Order: sequence, then structure tokens, then C-alpha cells
Amino acid sequence: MRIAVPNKGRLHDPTIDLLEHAGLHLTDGADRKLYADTVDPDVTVLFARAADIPEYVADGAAELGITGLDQQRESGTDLTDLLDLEFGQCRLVLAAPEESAVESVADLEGGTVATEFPRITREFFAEQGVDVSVAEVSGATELTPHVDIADAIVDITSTGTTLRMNRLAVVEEVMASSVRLFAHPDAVDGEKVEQVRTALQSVVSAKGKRYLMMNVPEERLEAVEAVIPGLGGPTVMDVANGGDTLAVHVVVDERDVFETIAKLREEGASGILVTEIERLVE
Ligand SMILES: Nc1ncnc2c1ncn2[C@@H]1O[C@H](COP(=O)(O)OP(=O)(O)OP(=O)(O)O)[C@@H](O)[C@H]1O
Ligand SMILES: O=P(O)(O)OC[C@H]1O[C@H](OP(=O)(O)OP(=O)(O)O)[C@H](O)[C@@H]1O
Ligand SMILES: [Mg+2]
Repeated sequence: MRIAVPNKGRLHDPTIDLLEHAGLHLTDGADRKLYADTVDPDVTVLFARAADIPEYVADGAAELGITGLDQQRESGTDLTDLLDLEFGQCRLVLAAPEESAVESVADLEGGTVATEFPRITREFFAEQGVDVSVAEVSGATELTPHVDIADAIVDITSTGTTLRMNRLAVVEEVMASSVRLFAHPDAVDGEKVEQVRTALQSVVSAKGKRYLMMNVPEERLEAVEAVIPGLGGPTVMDVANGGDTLAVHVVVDERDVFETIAKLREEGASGILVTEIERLVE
């Protein structure tokens, strides 16, 4: 089975990291190659441009592909979105020069919009019932409204720095995107596909979680259990030669850790350890 992954750009490194954390180690390096083997003899990684990955999967060159939802929408391919990998979060927005009269989508009627995403842009304006001409560019989109090529742009933003630097203001959000695991619709039920999906899911699930370990005097167990949030009950174990001390282990949301630790200490827990979790199969 083949997985198409970004060969360069901002999605390359986090995608390789994700595969590694999921246990799908690349055995022969990721640099400047078309293919790489993984520790699983049935899984090969195919490197391609983020924008080309949907086509690779649609054409059957790979059963799975990892790329941005924006790229899949722009490709017009019919793929199954198996899993949100929760990185590469960004928004496609309609933006116009800060000093321009464009304040709403309707203000662009009869105007020109420059973008690297012509399909998404056409669909957006068609849905809004606003007639524009779309100028397809392949980079530096933010400059086009300042050189009379376009009245507005549809482009990616995340921190907003690039728009601000180019004195552009958001008029409307077109879509939100993040990196997804896509499958060819005919491959969805494959056993290997499900194995890979589960492995990647386990890394995504673990990212926002922490593993807490602590010592608790037996008579404080109930009080400690009462302040532990979520994810089912804790694991409680005897401590060898520990008298009436118990070891309590539990998985909690990362954002709850700070508050939970304070409460655990109040209730008599000690020796509290917090660790990251590599994978969590729910
Ligand atoms: N600033 C950003 N923040 C978060 N995600 C982003 C950002 N810019 C792009 N992305 C996501 O990464 C994907 C690929 O962007 P990237 O810049 O790596 O590729 P590219 O510009 O198409 O690469 P190249 O043209 O060099 O092949 C985008 O389609 C989008 O999903
Ligand atoms: O809101 P911001 O945080 O400023 O991010 C937005 C910018 O990020 C992307 O460019 P990238 O850095 O990938 O460079 P590129 O134009 O070479 O693709 C995108 O094309 C925007 O220009
Ligand atoms: Mg880019």
C-alpha cells in the first residue's frame, strides 16, 4: 500500500514526524527521493507536491494521501476524508486592500479576484451569486491588488502577518483547512488502510493528553478520584513495601493538568509525575 506525502514545503517535516510517531519509520531516508520504504513491508511512502497529492490518490497511484483540505477541494477530486491530523491549520480568506471600498463580497460584483485557488474561488462566488473574473496566479498573490491586477484576493492566512504586511484586510472567510488523511473511496475498507488510520489517530489523540502518576494514601483514594477529570477511572495499584500507599495512574487533557495537580495535592496526592503520551488507541 502506498501513502502520498508532501515532498517539501511546510507540510513535509510535520508529516514525516507524524509517521515516525505512529511507528511507520522510514527505513531509507526521506530526502530527494520519489519513494521510501517503511518498517512495514506492506507500506511505501510516495513523495509528491502537496497540491498534486489529491490527484495521485484519485488516480490510484497511492491508496492514501496526506495533504491540506484546501488542496483536496481545489483539486475537485472525490476522496474520503478519513482523519483530521490537526496540523497545517489555516483559513482561505477573501481579502482586499485596507484602503479600498471593498467591504463585502457583493462589492466585488464585476471585479477581478486573484488566487492560487481558482476552483474554490469560483465556487465561492457562484454560491454568493456574485459575478467576478478570477485571475489565476502561482505565487505572491498578496501583491496583485496593489498593482491593478486584481481588486481582491483569495489566499491562505494563519497568523495574519502576510495580509497585514501587504495592507490587506479580510472581507470574508472562504473555508477553514487543516491537514487530513485522505483515501481513495475504493480503498477505504482495506485492512492496511484501517491499520494506518488507527496508528495516525493514536498519535493525534495522544497529543492533547498527559499521563499522571502519583502516590496516594489509601484513605485519600476516594477524594483523589473525585478531582480527576474525564477519560474513565484511574488505574490503582499497590506499591511494593508502600504500607497503605497506592500508586494512581490516569490520562487527562493537557489543558486540565495545571488545575488538576493543584487539587490532587490538596487531596493528599504526592510524588506526582506528568509525562507525554506517544500514542493513545481508544
Ligand atoms: N501559513 C500557513 N499556516 C498553516 N498552514 C498553511 C500555511 N500556508 C500553507 N498551509 C498549508 O500547507 C499547504 C501547502 O503549503 P506549502 O506552502 O507547503 O506548499 P506550497 O506553497 O504549495 O509549496 P510549493 O509551491 O513550494 O510546492 C497549504 O495548501 C495549506 O494547507
Ligand atoms: O498568515 P500568515 O501566518 O502570514 O501565513 C500566510 C502565508 O503563509 C503561506 O505562505 P508560505 O509561508 O507557505 O510561503 P509561500 O508563499 O512560499 O508558499 C501563505 O501562502 C501565505 O502567504
Ligand atoms: Mg506556501
